[in-house]
Amino acid sequence: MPGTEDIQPNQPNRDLDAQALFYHRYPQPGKLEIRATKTLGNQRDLALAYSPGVAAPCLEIEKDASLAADYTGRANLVAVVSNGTAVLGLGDIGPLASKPVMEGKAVLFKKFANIDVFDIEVDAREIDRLVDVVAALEPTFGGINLEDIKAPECFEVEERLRARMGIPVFHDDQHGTAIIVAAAVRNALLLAGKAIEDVKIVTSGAGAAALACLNLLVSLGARLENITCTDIEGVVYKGREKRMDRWMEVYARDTEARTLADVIGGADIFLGLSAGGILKPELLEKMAERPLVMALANPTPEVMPDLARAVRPDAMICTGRSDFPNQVNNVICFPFIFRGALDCGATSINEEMKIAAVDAIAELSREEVSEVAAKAYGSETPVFGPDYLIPSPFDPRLILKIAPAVARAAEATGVASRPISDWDAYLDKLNRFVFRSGLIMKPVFAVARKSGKRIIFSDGEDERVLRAAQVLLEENICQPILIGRPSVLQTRLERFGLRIRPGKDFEVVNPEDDPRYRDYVDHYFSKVGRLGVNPDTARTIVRTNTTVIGAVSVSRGEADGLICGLAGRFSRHIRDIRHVIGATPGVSKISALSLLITQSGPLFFADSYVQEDPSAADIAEFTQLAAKELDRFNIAPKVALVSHSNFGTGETEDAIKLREALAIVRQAMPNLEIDGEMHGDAALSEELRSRVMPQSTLTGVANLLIFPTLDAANITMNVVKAMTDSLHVGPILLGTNSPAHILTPSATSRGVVNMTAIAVAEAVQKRG
Ligand SMILES: NC(=O)C1=CN([C@@H]2O[C@H](COP(=O)(O)OP(=O)(O)OC[C@H]3O[C@@H](n4cnc5c(N)ncnc54)[C@H](OP(=O)(O)O)[C@@H]3O)[C@@H](O)[C@H]2O)C=CC1
Ligand SMILES: CC(=O)C(=O)O
Ligand SMILES: [Mg+2]
Repeated sequence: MPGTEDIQPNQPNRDLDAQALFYHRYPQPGKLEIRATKTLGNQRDLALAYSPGVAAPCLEIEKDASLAADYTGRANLVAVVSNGTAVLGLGDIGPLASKPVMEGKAVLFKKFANIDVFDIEVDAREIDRLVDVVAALEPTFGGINLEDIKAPECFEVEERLRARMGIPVFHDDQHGTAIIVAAAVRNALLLAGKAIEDVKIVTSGAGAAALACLNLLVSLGARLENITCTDIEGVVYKGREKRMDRWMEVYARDTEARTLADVIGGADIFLGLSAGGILKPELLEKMAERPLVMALANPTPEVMPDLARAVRPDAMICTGRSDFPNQVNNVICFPFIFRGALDCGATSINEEMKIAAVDAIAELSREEVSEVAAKAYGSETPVFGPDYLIPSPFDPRLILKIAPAVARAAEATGVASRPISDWDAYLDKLNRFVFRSGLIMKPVFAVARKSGKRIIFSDGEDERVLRAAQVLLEENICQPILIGRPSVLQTRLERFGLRIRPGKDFEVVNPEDDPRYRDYVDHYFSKVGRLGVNPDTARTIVRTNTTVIGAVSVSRGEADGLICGLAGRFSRHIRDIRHVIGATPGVSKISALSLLITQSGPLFFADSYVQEDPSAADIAEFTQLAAKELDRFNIAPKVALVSHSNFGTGETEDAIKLREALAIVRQAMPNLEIDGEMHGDAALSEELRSRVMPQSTLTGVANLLIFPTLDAANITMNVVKAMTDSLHVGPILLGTNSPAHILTPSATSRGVVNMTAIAVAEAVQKRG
């Protein structure tokens, strides 16, 4: 995090600047490109996408304008429009120079809410011209986000466009900023024990952002007589003539005070939406107890947080930047408020929708922090308090809370032209966007939920397990049993701001002191006494190896499944699972299946973790187990045995092994759709298969790839994962006598939840 020695007002941070220039220039200029969502691979596609086929949707839309939402991308397309007259705190730098900011807003819309954006920089300073240009764009867009247009022109531009256009028009610097400021104010006042009706507010800036923030704070209870605005001319007072307009006039005070220094005494809130470095730290000394200092000018705040903190250790400090705590920036609002508005076809964004967004953001900050948000804040896990008044923009819960709240408010106030008919499906869709694992994991969670199964976690003290345990309890997926020292569990839960408590909400197995210790040693020794382990070693292992403790617990029937592996080597965990839990009767070897959730669908790989060089019989065995495992995800298996050889083009041992495995599987499961050996690309392309191996019985795209060796499977899986930015679920151990899974050390808490749900679903299937 930079300190003031790195970044001073008006002194550019040259290192960051150089990196930013490189970032914008390479590997291709700018931050955006347009991608087609439909294939255009042949003459037929051309006839559909373009002439003559395209005439059909045109004529449908001509008859019924609302069908544009069905046949074009309009309903998910927003224009980010600027004339470049108030670009961040850089001022009137013009429309062309504003383009990097507008491209940036487009990226944020896409990243945080999957909304497509065209950035539109307009060379139009005059209100009439700007309004005419934007109003004429209505056929293209589902919404208009006005950006960085200076006050007072921005007020009239927005007012007139809202009156003329039948789609949401939202000046982000006004309302996006006001919503997030209001949420931060609400939470800060809660911490300071102050009421909004009583607090004294002083602004630096009386432009677009500052006035909109004040308007919203007033509608939430702030009193006009408690508010003083200052700008480049000083205090906004009654009778002032220079640089006044009717929007500022609302806040003009009957006062003799003329400067910020004259009015900041006793202020509870400093709201800076003006320019970098204009607040002298010593002025903060005059503010009231536990003040809220919002230095929101970008890129350089009105006062750097460390300077402010040095003068006022009791202050709650916010900036607009991502490199300090409490980033009060409209990015926490605009993607999500538009998501909700577009999803219900809102014709405008009204006050009720804005208040719904304020409530959702403010409440979210007071809930425990998600793992993703914790990461966005660095190594410290934020807990609601002075340094965590509002969520990080990376908090995935923002879209889940704000968008539905906004859509509901739109419907309640009659501005939704396409009201959401199935709320469960809508929430599911948002969830899927956030957690790409959502859709495919759904059947697994459905089986797991409310089954009451007990799952034991070897890495109970790990933060990811603690976070997962809370989710598992909240979502009623299992009864977690955590192996760990109770005092450590308690301390960590408190540090991470989690609600669940050991002994009360979940059972604990304390490896240092558990009354069952002797029984566990006896049980373990009965399993490994003939595998080179003597009684003394067995005692030490049961005291120190939490995977063994978990496995013994499962083997004794005290837990229904085991989750381990966040620390230590895979080979050691699998050894312990083999020794204590063992393979299902009738299965000769345990194996592993990996699932990648790619943009184009799920793809399974076997054996990606366990058997180094399986025989044909081994491959046939894990192919059948894997194919049955796909049932758990409601996926009909299409199996390809993949090789360097395509139907006999190679005669290596591995190719022959796959051919033999195919014969065994076909005999055992005659109805399974399976073929091979074949190239990886042939497995994934029916078109290619039909050309080079027309006799193949496999149809469509294979979803389960079977490899001849561990290396081939694991290397391919990891390369595909990295190249397609896919989500890995697994490894899913196949053929264990009771559910047991070994997580990879890089697993997230979401990964822990997913693997636990799989273990629970397996336990339900095995034991009912
Ligand atoms: N964190 C966030 O989410 C957001 C931050 N901002 C930041 O707020 C600032 C203002 O943006 P916006 O309202 O859109 O722009 P406007 O141009 O509409 O308003 C700027 C205001 O700041 C005043 N001002 C400018 N320089 C000074 C100064 N040296 N001392 C005192 N007042 C000054 C202007 O006064 P005058 O008109 O008399 O020149 C005007 O009142 C920018 O720095 C911007 O980056 C804006 C939106 C969101
Ligand atoms: C954040 C933003 O919109 C601004 O600084 O203008
Ligand atoms: Mg802006």
